[in-house]
Amino acid sequence: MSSTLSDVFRLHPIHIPLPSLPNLKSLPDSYTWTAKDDLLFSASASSDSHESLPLIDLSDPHATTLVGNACTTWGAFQLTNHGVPSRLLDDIELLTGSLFRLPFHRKIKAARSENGVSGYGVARIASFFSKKMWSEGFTVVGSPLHDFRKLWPSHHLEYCEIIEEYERHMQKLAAKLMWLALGSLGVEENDINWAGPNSDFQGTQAAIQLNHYPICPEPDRSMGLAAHTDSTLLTILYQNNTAGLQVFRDGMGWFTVPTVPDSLVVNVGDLLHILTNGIFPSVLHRARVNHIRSRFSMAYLWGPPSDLMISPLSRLVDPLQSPLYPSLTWKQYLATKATHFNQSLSIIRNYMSSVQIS
Ligand SMILES: C=C1C[C@]23C[C@@]1(O)CC[C@H]2[C@@]12CCC[C@@](C)(C(=O)O1)[C@H]2[C@@H]3C(=O)O
Ligand SMILES: O=C(O)CCC(=O)C(=O)O
Ligand SMILES: [Fe+2]
Repeated sequence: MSSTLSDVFRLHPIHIPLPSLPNLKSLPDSYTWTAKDDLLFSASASSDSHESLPLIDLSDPHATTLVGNACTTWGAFQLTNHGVPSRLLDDIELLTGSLFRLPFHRKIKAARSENGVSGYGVARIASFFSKKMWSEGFTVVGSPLHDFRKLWPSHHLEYCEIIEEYERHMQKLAAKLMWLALGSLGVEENDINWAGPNSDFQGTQAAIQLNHYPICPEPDRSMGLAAHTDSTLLTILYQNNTAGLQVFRDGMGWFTVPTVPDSLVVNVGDLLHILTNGIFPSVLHRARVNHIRSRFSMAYLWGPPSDLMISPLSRLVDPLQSPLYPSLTWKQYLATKATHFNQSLSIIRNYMSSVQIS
């Protein structure tokens, strides 16, 4: 599994400088963002908006409808009563804190290589922006054993166990959410043959992205993680008790996602947008920083087997129309994203209409 997702980046090497977060009282120009660097930089939702990201209790008898509505309108929601043990959320947060608190010379022992996927570094999207982001990250794809041994020579096994347990719970939750979300559209288990004999999506793949946003001297002029959609089916995010995640609603602007103890944020990713033939939007989101407390987030980025062809579900395509998107694999989509970033969906959609015209 790890080799296949990593293959994508072997073919798309990018040079991203490692984080060098300055310990300063004011923000250097290289970290100062304006609307020139990101068109939506200042598009905050009006403070009198009565809308907020849906908060869904997974044990609610109407969970299917609630999840379906949230995916159709926001492309995201917050989730409680999800069944992931609170102790495990504490453990993954402790692991993340312990990793980023290591001195820089230790962290770079596990630096992500230019054409690799796992390890320590800035987010891959950094290469699309001229300004630097106020964050550092660590990506886990496949076993973290090799990297963790370099970070914690005597404690790596405990940390590997936490990652494994976290992955197990997240995979199970992702599969459950996938059926709820698609079930709300009338999709049935036999519509997705790659869900496996038990319909539990065994064989799917994932990356875990750990993010750290240190205290920042001028948060209003800086950016923790720039606006992006995830290239996934679903992303499940745990944020510590410091807010910073914002989600975008077209025509409304940015909404800050409040911290709710033990809750998880679920994002629709680009592949679920494709699978639903555009019915669920993939949510544009970003992370802001603050000058009081540092922030950690832990994202589980879930996708299909990387060589499996994904195409809009025929049940969701109007029989009189063509699908909006062509079939493609996760690997192919990640390669498109590595070149075209936030334009990727419109590029493959336009490709589809040009093929239909010719
Ligand atoms: C599976 C993946 C999604 C991701 C690229 C990756 O191969 C591993 C890291 C992921 C991540 C996490 C932070 C935000 C993001 C946009 C990035 O730069 O790296 C996502 C990528 C994605 O969803 O496209
Ligand atoms: O830190 C956050 O809240 C967002 C992280 C994120 O979007 C990601 O890792 O893909
Ligand atoms: Fe994201």
